[in-house]
Amino acid sequence: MRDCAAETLEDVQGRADPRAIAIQRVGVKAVRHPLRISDRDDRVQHSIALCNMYVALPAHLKGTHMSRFLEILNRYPDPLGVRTIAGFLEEVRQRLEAQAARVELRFPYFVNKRAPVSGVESLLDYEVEILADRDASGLQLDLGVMVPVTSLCPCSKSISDYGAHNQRSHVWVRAQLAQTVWIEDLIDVVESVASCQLYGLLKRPDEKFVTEYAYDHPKFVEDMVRDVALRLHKDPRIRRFTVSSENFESIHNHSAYAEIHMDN
Ligand SMILES: Nc1nc2c(ncn2[C@@H]2O[C@H](COP(=O)(O)OP(=O)(O)OP(=O)(O)O)[C@@H](O)[C@H]2O)c(=O)[nH]1
Repeated sequence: MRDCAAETLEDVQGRADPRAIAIQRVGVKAVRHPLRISDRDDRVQHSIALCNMYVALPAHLKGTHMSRFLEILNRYPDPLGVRTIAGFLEEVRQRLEAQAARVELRFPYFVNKRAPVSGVESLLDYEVEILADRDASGLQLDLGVMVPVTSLCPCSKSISDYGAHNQRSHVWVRAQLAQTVWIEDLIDVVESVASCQLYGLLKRPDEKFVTEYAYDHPKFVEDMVRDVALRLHKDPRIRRFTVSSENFESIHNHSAYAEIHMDN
C-alpha cells in the first residue's frame, strides 16, 4: 500500500517553474459558503456568499497552496463586513505567503423595513458585493450594492391624460472606500432619490401610498443615476464610484440603462 502521510507526498505546487511567468491572480472561484456579516447597527446577519479568493504567484513557483483558501474560509472566527474584510484579506495574503491578494464576496443581504402607512414589517433583499484588494500600492476596498426601486416615467406622466408607465429598476452603486461606508448607507441614498422604494409586504393603504408617491416623484433612468451621483459626490468617505440603473421598462421588452463614473 502507498504511503499517504502528508509529509511523504510530493508537494508538486512547491516545485520550481522554468517558464519565468508571474501570475497576477490564482485561487478559488465560485465557492459557496455560509457567511456572517455585521451590519450598521452592530447586529450580525447570516447569508450565503459566492466567494472568489486569489493571490499573486511569483514566476519561480509552479503552484499556489490552493487548499489554504478553504482553510481560511472555514476557520475564520469573525463575522465579515466592510470593517473586517481587510483583516480577512491580510490572513489570505499571509497564509498564502503572497505579495498581493484579492477577495470577492457576493451575497444577498436583508433589511427589515416598515411599510409606509400600516407600519407592518418585512424583509427586503438586496445584492451586495465586497471586493478587497491588497498589493504593493496598499489596500483597496470596494463596496457594491444593488438596490431595487420603482421608477415612473416623467414623459409618460406629462403626455398622458391619466396614468404613467412605471417599472422596477435595479440600481447598482459600486464605491471605492476611503473610510467605512455601511451597506445601509448606500441603500438609503438610492431609495431616497427613487420614484419610490420597494417593500416586501404592503397592505392596501400602503399600496395606495406607494402608487401616489411614485406618481409625484417621476424619474428618467438619467435622473436616477444623476441624483445618486450628486449625493455620493459630496461624501468624503468615498474615493470614486460607479452608479448604474437598469429600468425594466413596462412598455418595452427591453431595458433603459444609464451609468456614471465619478472621482470624488
Ligand atoms: N495550485 C494548484 N492546486 C490545485 C489545482 N487543482 C487542485 N489543486 C489543489 O491542490 C490542493 C492540495 O495542495 P496544497 O493546497 O498545496 O495542499 P498541501 O500541500 O497539503 O497544504 P499546505 O501544506 O498548506 O500547502 C488541493 O486542495 C487541490 O484543490 C491546481 O490547478 N493548482
